[in-house]
Amino acid sequence: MKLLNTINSPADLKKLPCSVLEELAAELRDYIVQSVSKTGGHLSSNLGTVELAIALHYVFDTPADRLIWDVGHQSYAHKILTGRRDRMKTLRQLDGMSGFPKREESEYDSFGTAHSSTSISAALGMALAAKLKNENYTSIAVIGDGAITGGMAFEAMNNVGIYDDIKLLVILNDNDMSISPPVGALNRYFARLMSGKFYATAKNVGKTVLRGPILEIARRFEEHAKGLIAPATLFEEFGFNYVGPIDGHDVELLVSTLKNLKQRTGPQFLHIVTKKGHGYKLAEADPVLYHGLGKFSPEEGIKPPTGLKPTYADIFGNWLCDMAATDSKLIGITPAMREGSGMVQFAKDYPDRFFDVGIAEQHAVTFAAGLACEGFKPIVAIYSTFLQRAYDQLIHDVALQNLDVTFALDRSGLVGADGATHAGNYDMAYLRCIPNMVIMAPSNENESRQMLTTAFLYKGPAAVRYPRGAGIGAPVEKTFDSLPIGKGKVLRNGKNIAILAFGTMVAPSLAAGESINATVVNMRFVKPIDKNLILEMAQTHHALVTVEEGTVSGGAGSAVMEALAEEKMANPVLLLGLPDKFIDHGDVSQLLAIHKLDKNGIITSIQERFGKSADTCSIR
Ligand SMILES: Cc1ncc(C[n+]2csc(CCOP(=O)(O)OP(=O)(O)O)c2C)c(N)n1
Ligand SMILES: CC(=O)[C@@H](O)[C@H](O)COP(=O)(O)O
Ligand SMILES: [Mg+2]
Repeated sequence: MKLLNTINSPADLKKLPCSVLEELAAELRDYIVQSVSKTGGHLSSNLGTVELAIALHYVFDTPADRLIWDVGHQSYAHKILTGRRDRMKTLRQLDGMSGFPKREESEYDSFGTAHSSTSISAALGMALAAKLKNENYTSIAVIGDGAITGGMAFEAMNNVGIYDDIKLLVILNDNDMSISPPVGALNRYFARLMSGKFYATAKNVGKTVLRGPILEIARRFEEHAKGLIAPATLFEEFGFNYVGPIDGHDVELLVSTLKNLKQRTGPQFLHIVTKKGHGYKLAEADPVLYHGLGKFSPEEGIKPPTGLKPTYADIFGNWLCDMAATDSKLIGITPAMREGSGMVQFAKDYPDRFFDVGIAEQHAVTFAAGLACEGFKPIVAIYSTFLQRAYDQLIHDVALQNLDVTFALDRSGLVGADGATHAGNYDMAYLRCIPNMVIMAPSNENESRQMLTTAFLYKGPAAVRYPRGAGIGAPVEKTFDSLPIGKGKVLRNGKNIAILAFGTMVAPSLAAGESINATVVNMRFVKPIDKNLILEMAQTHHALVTVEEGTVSGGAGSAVMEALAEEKMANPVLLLGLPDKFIDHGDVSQLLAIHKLDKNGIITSIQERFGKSADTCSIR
């Protein structure tokens, strides 16, 4: 690492001659592989942006020039070059460095990202701010061929097109991959652009001479060539000056092209072509597997997991295939998360009923609504955090029309290494205020399957919110049992205190209840909440404790409070859940312990509030 070791900031990078940047890229790539192998993280995407990160920091004056990485899962090289090399060993761990750009982490992280397709909007905001402030910095958005399919990117480009005097550069990092292979007409369009060899050659001629007065000639040549041999690209129609496609792994070419673009005013669009996983054979061969991963051996690669409990996504995927076999109206929809959502087998078995709509959550939900109108039974498999994108579609297009759409809400609650941006902490709060919604939270894998069946059979919008990863290891029956809507289940009878637990919090609550002899209820439904059972608990216990893996602000515990208030019940209630703040990355078990949502934490909170002995507690 003789070059990389000398670089602690972009200023150090700028001291190097351009001729050694390729060598630096090799060192940086190796550093990323070694480092991610020890921490886990997003690998394939980061290996594809090494040359780009070097060239950007080499040519532009960051942080004065604003650099935004869309999604941000490809920003490790950028982090390393901007003084965070040593922090890579803490990547995505408790109190460690975030896996995404974060404004509070570094002045070089101009904008926090993680949910896709935001970069062009933010860059346009910054570019117009520069104009308003009379400053001359350039705002740069780096966006992938997956992320650019998101609606926001188009909204932003539509807006960009009306400004011809801003310093804005959009770089399309086209690796012909989303997490899975990319889908849609835009992807086909990129392939056509790439095959327009003559056009690219014409561009390359322009590229080599872009300086001084010759720049103008080159521009004219470019215009002439475009007019003659190729229609304007989509991006030119949007008002950009389009350059490319060029090889995104040729660092010297990137440097010279960026130098040219830096001189220009008006929206610029650079199309670069890269390979996901570039330079690490295993990731190149299987970029999907190496997209996001845990620790691994760089020499041997990822080993197939053995003897692991099935994840909730697996439970969903199995149920989906089983249910699809019994009901030809079932449709499975994913907004670009086929693997994470456990839909690989379903996609293989039922290609005509599987729809990957791209990174397009809003479209996914309204598309499902359309299918439901025509008598199909769509299931939208979506991460809790990404459903936030489609909130109005959920309300206006699905719930308001009481359409029969099932939401398989994965990654609910804490997600661990991805941190605050991806945490599914809000769904109980944001869903339960929507009329017509049914919301369930399973306490184990078998109940998850039962709830999926219940949601699917229910004639209206219903969500099953389940967590990332494996559950408690409950055996799963291959049947299609459904549950009575809005009914909880008493798991143990105790004295004085009734713990009303939701979803993942049932297991630690039960363990806590056994220690302090409290009644424990598996509430099962967040909506409709089991009011009768709540009243019964209030009448037979001094105090109620609600426990949920979600924000306490407006969450399931609040639903219990509302039920009590409606019936004028004045029992003391302790609401346990996640606090009203964003929770950073860390192991889920660490985070649950910190927020007192494990067995001991629940006991401590109850005893702090109600006294040491639950049997004889004095209710304060
Ligand atoms: C709104 C939103 N939906 C889904 C995701 C999950 N996601 C993260 S990266 C990714 C693929 C991005 O593809 P691309 O932009 O081409 O980047 P690449 O991984 O190819 O480098 C997806 C679907 C997300 N981060 N945000
Ligand atoms: C960057 C991004 O949004 C995804 O890659 C996400 O990190 C996947 O999360 P899971 O690992 O939970 O599928
Ligand atoms: Mg891509």
